[in-house]
Amino acid sequence: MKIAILGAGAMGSLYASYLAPIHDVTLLDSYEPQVEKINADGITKIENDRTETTFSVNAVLSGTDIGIQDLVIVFVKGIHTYEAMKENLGLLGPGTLVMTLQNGAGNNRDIAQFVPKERIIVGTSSHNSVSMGLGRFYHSGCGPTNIGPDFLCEESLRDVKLVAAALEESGLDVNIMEDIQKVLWQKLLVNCGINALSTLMQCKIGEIFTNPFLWDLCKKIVYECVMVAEADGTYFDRKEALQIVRHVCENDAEGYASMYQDRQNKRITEIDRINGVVDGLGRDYGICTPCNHMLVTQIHAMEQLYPNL
Ligand SMILES: NC(=O)C1=CN([C@@H]2O[C@H](COP(=O)(O)OP(=O)(O)OC[C@H]3O[C@@H](n4cnc5c(N)ncnc54)[C@H](OP(=O)(O)O)[C@@H]3O)[C@@H](O)[C@H]2O)C=CC1
Ligand SMILES: CC(C)(CO)C(=O)C(=O)O
Repeated sequence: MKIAILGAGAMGSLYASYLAPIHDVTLLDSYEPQVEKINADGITKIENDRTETTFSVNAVLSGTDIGIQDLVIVFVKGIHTYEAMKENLGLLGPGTLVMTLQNGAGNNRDIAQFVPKERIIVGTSSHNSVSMGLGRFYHSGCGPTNIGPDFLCEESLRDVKLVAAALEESGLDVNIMEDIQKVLWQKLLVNCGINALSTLMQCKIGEIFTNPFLWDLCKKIVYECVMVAEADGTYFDRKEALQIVRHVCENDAEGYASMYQDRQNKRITEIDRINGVVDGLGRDYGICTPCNHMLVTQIHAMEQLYPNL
């Protein structure tokens, strides 16, 4: 399969490391030194046992004409989805599928401005990947990739199965979900509970569970998300929701959340698409979400303080 990955960061590189040995993969990124480094030395994956493996992958600057692809995987931060798609319209032919495994809400809407909904695949990744400098990343946690059609019909389900087979061939563990909404909410409440807290505390993902003060805060954040999810039509038992978040804390214990990596690189975060979405929906449904609201405010304050950090 001809596959283009938008964003050669932590997750784009991780998925490229699985896909490139089997498929025709190109990474597209807006940061020239990253593209040059990948072309010169490949991408190096560091596993939990510290073993390092280097993979050879083609990389080009975003916007370069590499022709029509079978599949485009979007792995830029949510705030860059629209611009990354717009820069790379040349990748899209009448049969091209576009898949987003990004965190937060709204990426499918940005993609739908350029691609018919039936050709968009949405999903979640349970992997954790931490950027370790140009062309290097630490793969701290593994887990399934859950995918489903953005718009369910016979044709879109057939396409999802095709993509699932291509990912599985590369060693990824894939679940196909006809109704992906619950899985998307599940990931949103995980990100709401972990990302902003670990960014503000500058701690590893595992510490959100092992530190009793942080776990207490995390529970309050997640309970607000559960109420908003239910009002939005997706029910979670509170214990079930906490169990899901706890599992991620344990599975990715040694890793760092993508938002914390944004803080380290002084980049604008995805907060408005994560806790900000829950806070906004809470307002729409008349549900108070003070913890999520506070996190949104604190993360924006942190972003404004970057010049002093
Ligand atoms: N890291 C993780 O463990 C996980 C992350 N995710 C989600 O995956 C997505 C990607 O995250 P992650 O890999 O951590 O992010 P990174 O910031 O590591 O990677 C994103 C890359 O995209 C590049 N980029 C920005 N704009 C463009 C553009 N217009 N065209 C092409 N490339 C562009 C960035 O360059 P520059 O740095 O110059 O902006 C950066 O290299 C996010 O939605 C995140 O929430 C999901 C699960 C786990
Ligand atoms: C679940 C978690 C925290 C782990 O990778 C994540 O999705 C992220 O870092 O954004």
